[in-house]
Amino acid sequence: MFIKDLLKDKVILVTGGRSGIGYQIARSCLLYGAVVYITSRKEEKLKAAAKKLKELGPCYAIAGDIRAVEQVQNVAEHIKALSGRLDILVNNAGGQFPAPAQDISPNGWNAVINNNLNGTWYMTQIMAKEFFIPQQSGSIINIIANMFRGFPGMVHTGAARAGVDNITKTLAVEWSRFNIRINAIAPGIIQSTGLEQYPPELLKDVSDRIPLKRLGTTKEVADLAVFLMSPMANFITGETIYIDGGQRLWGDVFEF
Ligand SMILES: CCCCCCC/C=C/C(=O)SCCNC(=O)CCNC(=O)[C@H](O)C(C)(C)COP(=O)(O)OP(=O)(O)OC[C@H]1O[C@@H](n2cnc3c(N)ncnc32)[C@H](O)[C@@H]1OP(=O)(O)O
Ligand SMILES: NC(=O)C1=CN([C@@H]2O[C@H](COP(=O)(O)OP(=O)(O)OC[C@H]3O[C@@H](n4cnc5c(N)ncnc54)[C@H](OP(=O)(O)O)[C@@H]3O)[C@@H](O)[C@H]2O)C=CC1
Repeated sequence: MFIKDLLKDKVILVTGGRSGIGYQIARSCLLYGAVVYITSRKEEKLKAAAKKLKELGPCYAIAGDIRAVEQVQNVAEHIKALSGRLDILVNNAGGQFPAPAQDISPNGWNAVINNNLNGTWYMTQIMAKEFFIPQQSGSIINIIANMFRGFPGMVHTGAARAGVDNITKTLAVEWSRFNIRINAIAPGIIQSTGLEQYPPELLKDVSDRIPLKRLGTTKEVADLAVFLMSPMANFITGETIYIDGGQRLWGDVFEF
């Protein structure tokens, strides 16, 4: 798709890189010549993913929960010790559960806000302070979700992702003085491991609600991430790109 050495020797951290979209982004980064770190909570699964990815290039696993500041700091310290720098951060880790808004417990609300808003923020701020600001250069990509028309059935994640969308715009301006670019990708419905938690009856016929009449692929999201982190996007910052087959613009919003 792109030239072979597009990301040669770039040091890249992909959160949630052990599965689905994050795994495919890590894979693509390696194919284009980068040194890749992946992080997630489940250490065994994370290590297994890194072992497979290592066949393509230098890939390291550092277990951690993005919701725990000290664990995020630990990820930064490991990267510093091994590579001495970080060029690109992909905030992909996240998730939620479908539930009617009136039934979400305070704990359930906080779990999703912590995962998708606070966790992304801790990662962003710590990696910027440890690497991007001192280096006077960096690129951040936030994977959010299609909440263009709200997110009926998942109000907690809609609120959290809207927060990250605004962080993206705010920091694009505030951190431009440090030569940091920050963009977001808002996937629609992507065929990936993440969909396994949704009831099959909900996923049935879902393609018909998408103008392009199919789900997206993890490869399509990864290609967009590679473009945004590459020099081809050097003048793009503060942007959220929807990759949803046109879903945000047409038809019913799915509802649980
Ligand atoms: C038509 C199809 C539509 C598809 C739309 C697709 C759009 C988006 C797709 C994706 O994002 S795919 C990727 C999804 N991947 C994941 O979601 C995986 C990660 N998810 C999680 O880890 C959880 O969802 C989580 C909530 C963030 C887990 O957090 P935590 O480990 O802290 O949870 P717990 O300690 O178990 O529970 C905390 C709290 O949350 C309540 N809760 C958790 N799961 C559910 C649930 N399924 N239903 C209702 N409530 C849930 C749990 O009960 C706890 O609250 P209390 O009971 O203590 O009050
Ligand atoms: N697939 C889709 O249709 C869509 C996905 N998205 C978003 O894209 C991202 C990737 O989704 P997808 O690949 O499909 O789903 P997955 O469930 O496969 O990926 C989620 C990844 O995040 C990691 N993760 C979750 N919570 C944490 C945490 N607190 N700390 C560290 N790592 C964590 C998980 O690993 P571990 O369990 O080991 O921690 C896992 O590797 C998610 O943010 C998702 O919400 C958005 C819109 C649509």
